Amino acid sequence: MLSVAEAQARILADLVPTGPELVPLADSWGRIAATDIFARLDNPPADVSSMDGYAVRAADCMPDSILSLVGESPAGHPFSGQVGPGETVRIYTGSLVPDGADAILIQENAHEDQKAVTVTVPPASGQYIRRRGQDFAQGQIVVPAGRALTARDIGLAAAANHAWVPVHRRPVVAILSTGDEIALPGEPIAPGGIANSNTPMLAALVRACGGIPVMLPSARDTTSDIARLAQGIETADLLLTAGGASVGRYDLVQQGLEQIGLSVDFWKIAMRPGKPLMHGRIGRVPVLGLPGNPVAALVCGLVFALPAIRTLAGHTTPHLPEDLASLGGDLPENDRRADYLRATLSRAPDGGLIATAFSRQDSAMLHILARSEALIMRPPHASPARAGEPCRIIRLDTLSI
Ligand SMILES: Nc1nc2c(c(=O)[nH]1)N[C@H]1C(S)=C(S)[C@@H](COP(=O)(O)OP(=O)(O)OC[C@H]3O[C@@H](n4cnc5c(N)ncnc54)[C@H](O)[C@@H]3O)O[C@H]1N2
Ligand code: MOO
Repeated sequence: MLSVAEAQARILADLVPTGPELVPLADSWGRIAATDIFARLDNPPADVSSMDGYAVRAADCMPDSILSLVGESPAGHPFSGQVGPGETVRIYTGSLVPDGADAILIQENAHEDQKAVTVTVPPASGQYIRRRGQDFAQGQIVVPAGRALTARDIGLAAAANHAWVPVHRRPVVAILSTGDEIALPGEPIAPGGIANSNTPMLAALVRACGGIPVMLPSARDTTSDIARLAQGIETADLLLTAGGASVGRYDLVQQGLEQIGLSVDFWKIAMRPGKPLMHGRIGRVPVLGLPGNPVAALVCGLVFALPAIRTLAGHTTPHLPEDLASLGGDLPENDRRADYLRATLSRAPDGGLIATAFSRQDSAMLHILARSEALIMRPPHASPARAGEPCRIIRLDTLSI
């Protein structure tokens, strides 16, 4: 069985990010920049005042100096003349500093009367002047390719005079749940049936990764139904299946998809939950076969589908970040499968995180999954661990997944 890291590497190996599309800047939150975005101008565009007051020549300003007020430079209406010796121009925050001036005398440090401005506290040369281009210069990269645009990036790109930005097209991810027992949530459920939790849960995961989920109708446990429902998959960027991945007589996802050209890259990995994970391709479309147990489907979704979708979406750092915590309870020795234990988080007196595994780790228990704040990662063959020892975790409380 493959290790988690080998499986991740093979899944990501030949994924190609989607191509670019232009979107209005105001709609670009969370989208991934498809190219470097360059400043189209200097910011500030010229030397400007950072305070309300008077543009002066610092050398003219001593306590009680009297300057002659020769004009005004409101923001957006630059003063066209020069500030000559002994002269000053009224100025405001964001106004262009007129030629000749080299400092701003803030109005709290001056007294104006009948076109005469008396200095009370002189400014230093250069004081309260924001220099042209001190924020960014024309031609400078303001948003690098591969960055998920934040509100701050959008503000920056707007200041750099962009109305449209090139971003990666959202990857289309088809989701196919399988199983005769699966019913649409809200529908009457036949004896032995179960509501389909995987499809809406995986659709939400796809959205959280920046993709567009396409929820296919659930397939019956026959190869022909699985093949029928996955037809047309060539228009998607990724196919996620859930269920039918294991070894039972009715676990037919591979055989069904082989009818429409699936070639399997690997099947089964050393991980709990998630042992029967499958990876392959139908034509150019990558396929991830997730286990049907909903916890296994979601954990494999986080560990494998999330980085795959993020890579397709153009992210340059596709994996979920890992954190360190200390164990809130003892853990037994691990077997050969990497374990992802559902856990709660609390804070130690020193502020550090404490991760405490739930006593029940059944991969069908969605309520525990929904209440989990972290996954404790236990490597294969880990020795028994004591409360207080360090452990690696994936935080779920900071994700909206
Ligand atoms: N003899 C063995 N049996 C099993 C093994 C094994 O190695 N040898 N592996 C186990 C592991 S690990 C997992 S995980 C499951 C995965 O099985 P499948 O992927 O084939 O999933 P199903 O059998 O179709 O379903 C499992 C379970 O999950 C429920 N399910 C399925 N789809 C949904 C859905 N969309 N929404 C809600 N619940 C769903 C299904 O009813 C079953 O209860 O295999 C073990 N068996
Ligand atoms: O390892 Mo299976 O993925 O839950 O029970």
